[in-house]
Amino acid sequence: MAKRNILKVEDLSVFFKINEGVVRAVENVSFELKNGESIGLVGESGCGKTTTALAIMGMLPGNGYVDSGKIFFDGNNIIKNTELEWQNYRWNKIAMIFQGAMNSLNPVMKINDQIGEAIKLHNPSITKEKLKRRVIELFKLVGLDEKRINYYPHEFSGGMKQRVMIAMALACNPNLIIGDEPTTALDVMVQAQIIDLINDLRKKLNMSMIIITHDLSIISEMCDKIAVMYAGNIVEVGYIEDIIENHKHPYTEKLIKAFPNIYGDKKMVESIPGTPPNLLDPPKGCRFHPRCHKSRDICKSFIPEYTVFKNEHFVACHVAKEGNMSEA
Ligand SMILES: Nc1ncnc2c1ncn2[C@@H]1O[C@H](COP(=O)(O)OP(=O)(O)OP(=O)(O)O)[C@@H](O)[C@H]1O
Repeated sequence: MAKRNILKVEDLSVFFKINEGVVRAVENVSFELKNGESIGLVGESGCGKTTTALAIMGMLPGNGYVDSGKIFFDGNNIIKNTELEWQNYRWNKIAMIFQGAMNSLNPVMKINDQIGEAIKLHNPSITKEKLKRRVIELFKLVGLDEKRINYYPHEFSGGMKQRVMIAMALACNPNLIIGDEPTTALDVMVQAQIIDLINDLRKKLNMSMIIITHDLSIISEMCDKIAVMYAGNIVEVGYIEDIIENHKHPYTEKLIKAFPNIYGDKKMVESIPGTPPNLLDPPKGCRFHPRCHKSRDICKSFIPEYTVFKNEHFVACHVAKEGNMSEA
């Protein structure tokens, strides 16, 4: 049976007002996620990954706003949510593990009380007995020893604290979890354990997931799909094997060459010349054209539309489109 979409982001544009003008942080972003699937948002710092996630959570900062577009969660356009609807939906349906959140655990509060608070927030009438049982259940789920339930955060290692953050995100049984750099700041061995844990939980709980990272190798271990973002746009999106082995966008090509471990052989890492544009005044046409080694005149003036390659593989690039037409 075909899986249904849990999330569909359609032409989403999110801007920020600042004194100097309007930051076009996310523009015309579209992607879909099926039930139980995992997608990685990847791209350089400032390309709009976290902003996309915050829009899906209904948690944009005060100067941020959705300029246009739709976000369907389970078929409902949540952009139109009232504050009360957001409250019922956030954490219950979609939860987020924030970047560096493990460092924000309250140092003078025991871990079980902190997880308990996350549960009580959405279930205030829960009995003490049920609350205790649920905390223990969550502890076990994320591989923590229940004997340590009364410990304080300083008695936990970085990896254990990140497990606590995952337990808190799972507290209300969400259908979708967003992890913003969920393994950054952990050493490589612990990073691998957390990746294994998240992968296991996803299968066990049939959860959908969005992983935000700079690191393509993490995405290849955790995700079914990749959305490559550049300067507020998704330039290429598709299933992982299509993107890694058959990418079409020059930016994806450069990004993959910056991560040699994707191929496993000893290739030199190549940096991408230039820097991403200022989103107060992004370049006309394709935003990547000033840095693109394949750029043509058309790229300077016209925004590329998505070309559909096979199997939900979409690419926004004039040059890739021409190549596709000449192959047809
Ligand atoms: N509150 C804000 N006010 C103004 N501009 C903002 C605000 N938040 C983010 N931005 C800008 O929006 C753009 C996208 O930022 P965002 O944090 O979404 O990028 P990112 O890809 O998640 O970056 P990183 O990988 O560094 O976390 C950037 O140009 C950033 O400076």
